[in-house]
Amino acid sequence: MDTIDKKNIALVAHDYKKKDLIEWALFNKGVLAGHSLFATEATGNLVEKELNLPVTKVKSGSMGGNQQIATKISEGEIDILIFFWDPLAQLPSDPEVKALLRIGMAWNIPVACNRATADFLVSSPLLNSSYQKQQPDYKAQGKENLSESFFSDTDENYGLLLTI
Ligand SMILES: O=C(CO)COP(=O)(O)O
Repeated sequence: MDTIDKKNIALVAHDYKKKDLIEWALFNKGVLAGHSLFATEATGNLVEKELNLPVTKVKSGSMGGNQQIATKISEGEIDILIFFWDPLAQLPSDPEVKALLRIGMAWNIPVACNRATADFLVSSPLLNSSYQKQQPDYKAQGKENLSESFFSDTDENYGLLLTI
């Protein structure tokens, strides 16, 4: 049997998206069982109960759990973030939600925010194999240098950048 490269997968869902996440997770239980699961508190409790799989839980998202997951991402402890956030609700934790998504981008981990993307993600052959992600080097490229190198080019190239 092929051995799989185990990933640390964080699962987070807003209340109106928890049903969606649990349905998705149940459908993909066989795949998820081969990996290590992390979650915010209420999401994690549901995953444990419905999937009967172990979950490392942090605090509830709105009580610091979003930041805890973000910290784990920046410490290299989370490989994949599945975050079904609610696009129809304004929440007090919106700044932390944005921060978590930003950290996922900054550390170049795969982030799925809806079921379709999560489906594509779990069906990728890369999920079970070793994958060396590119690590952004923000130290070498300070923000000013970055925007200079992007925008000191001709107007034509500047226009091109805005369209990609
Ligand atoms: O609030 C959340 C995401 O912002 C999720 O937290 P819970 O999983 O504890 O509901």
